[in-house]
Parts: sequence; C-alpha cells; structure tokens
Amino acid sequence: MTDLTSFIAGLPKAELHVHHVGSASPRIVAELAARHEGSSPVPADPARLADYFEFRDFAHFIEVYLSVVDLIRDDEDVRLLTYEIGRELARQNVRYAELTVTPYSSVKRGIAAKAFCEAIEDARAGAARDFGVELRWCFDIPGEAGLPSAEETLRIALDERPDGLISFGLGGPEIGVPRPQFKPYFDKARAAGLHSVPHAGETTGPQTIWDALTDLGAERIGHGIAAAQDERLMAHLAERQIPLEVCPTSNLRTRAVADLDEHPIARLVAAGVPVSVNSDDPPMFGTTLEQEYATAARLLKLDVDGVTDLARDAVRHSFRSPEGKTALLAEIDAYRAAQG
Ligand SMILES: O=c1[nH]cnc2c1ncn2[C@@H]1O[C@H](CO)[C@@H](O)[C@H]1O
Repeated sequence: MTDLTSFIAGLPKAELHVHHVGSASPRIVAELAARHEGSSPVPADPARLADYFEFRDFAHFIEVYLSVVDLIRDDEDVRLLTYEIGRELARQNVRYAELTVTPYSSVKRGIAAKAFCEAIEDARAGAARDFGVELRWCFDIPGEAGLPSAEETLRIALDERPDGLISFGLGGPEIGVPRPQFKPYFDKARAAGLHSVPHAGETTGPQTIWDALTDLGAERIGHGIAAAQDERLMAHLAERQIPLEVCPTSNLRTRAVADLDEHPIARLVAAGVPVSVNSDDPPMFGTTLEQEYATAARLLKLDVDGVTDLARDAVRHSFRSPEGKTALLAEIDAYRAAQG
C-alpha cells in the first residue's frame, strides 16, 4: 500500500471537480476567521476546524460552506485563496485543474465582478508561473439562490469572460432545485462556447441526471453517482461516453452514501460508465486528491497500472487543449515507465 501511496503522490494528475472556496486550506480559513472574529461562526483556531467541518447532512454542509464564503470579503482574499490552491494542487503533482468558482456568491457579498475575475486571473498566472499548474474555471450557479443567480452568473461569465473560463456549472442542493429551469442559461452559455458541467445525482436520483443531459446539455456530470440506480442511464452514459466526476470521500462526508464500501463507483465502472476521481472540497472533507486516488484504488481493486489509467482518464475527460492533453498523457506514461 505504501508503494501505491507513493506512486500516486508522484503521478502527474488532472483534477476535474474541485470547488474554489471548498479548497481553502485550514490555515487560510482560520486566518480569515480571525480577521472577522465575532461576526462569523467559523473557528479562528485551525485545530477546531475539523469539528466545524463535521456535517450532519448535505444541507448542513451547504450552510457551513456558505459561512466560509462569508469570510471572503475583498479581491485580495480571492487572490490569496486562489494562488494558495494552486500551490496545494502542485504539491500533489496536479498539472491541470478545473476549479469550480461561484462568482455570484462573492459579487453578492460586495466584490465587483471585474475585480473578482481579475483576482482569479492574477492567481492563475501566478500559479502557472510559480507552481507549474494550469488552472481553468467552471463558473457555477449556486442552485439554492435560484434563477436570479443563474442570470447573474451567466452575465458575469459572458461580460467578463476571464481567459481561464471554460465551462458553466450548477452546484448546491438538488432537492427542491429542479435542473430544467436552468435550461435558458445553459443554452446561452453553450452558445457562447462554454462546456456544460452541472452537478446532478449527488443527493437525488437518476432523473436529475437525465434532466441534466436533456435540458442542460451536460458533457460531464458532477458526481452523478445516482446513475448506478438506473441500468438504462448507465448504458446511455457508457454508449455516449459521458463521464462522471466522482468524489468518494465527499459523498461519505455529506452522507450521500452511508459507508465507502457502499459507494457505487465499482458498479458504475463495471457498467462501462467513464469516471474520473476528484476531491470536491478537500480540506472540508479531510481529504486530498491523492487520498481519493488511494480510496478509488481500494474500491476498484486497482494496482499501479489501474491507477495510471485513472489519471489518464481524467486527462481525457478534461477540457484542456489537445496539445495540453497529449503532453500530460506523455508525462504520465513516462512516469509509469520510469517506475518499472
Ligand atoms: O459537493 C457539492 N455539491 C454541490 N455544491 C457544492 C459542493 N461543494 C461545494 N459546493 C458549492 O456550494 C455552493 C452553494 O451552492 C456553491 O458555491 C457550490 O459550488
């Protein structure tokens, strides 16, 4: 196992499903909380954060998530947070990451859209220069904030159009937030050349995934684990090669699954559904991308070659340029070959 752990650590990787604020390190969260002590429920002591990040259910997780979002008050906070995410990804040998960013939440809290986009782009340039990691953005609609947030997210995406923006998403709760209502916004985002990557089938059943495919033109599905409850849907995803972005520990920690051993990833893979393995909100869930690879290796009974294939699949499912994909695949192959 130690061998596999160190193999995973050194493996060049792509991360396709990781949230911006959900990637803030405990040190940064605690620092921000200390700055706003008295006005925030978030503990200013990093040692107490683990308890704070203990979630009763998905709704509680979103409540806690938004309390951390509340700590980010200006574009300097955004710049620092984003740059530090780049550092942590690079530490794990992630070369390319699609980061889900929710501009609406920050704009609503008083950061101008232009300043927000400049901050993430500055961090993107800094992360490429200083850490050798390529960051790309998925701007997501926070589902709980409804259609006004969809309107505003689309407006920011199209008016600001930061260089790193490649896709349009939909996050937050699924219960009480039907996907079809967001169709007009996804239509416009897709017409403008953005890829469609909504969350679906994380906390509700397969119908939500069907809706994401039919109404939102999903090219990949965030989570999508409920597909395992529907043979026809799994066959459809396999036939069309529509990948799921699977985040095992997240599903455990938000209590979408009761036990990792009950996680449907193996059933999905057995049905031929393309999957990548991702970390979602790593410090909040007490995980890392490396740990997610190790967990997937255990659940899928993978050896070094199987884990290498997982890394390759994430690159293939990504929206990186063809040259970028070829280069990263070659780097993965060279790493595998050098390990004997
Ligand atoms: O696992 C997740 N599922 C859905 N949304 C999530 C998850 N992790 C973080 N967010 C974030 O929750 C906020 C509120 O909608 C959004 O910012 C979304 O990106």
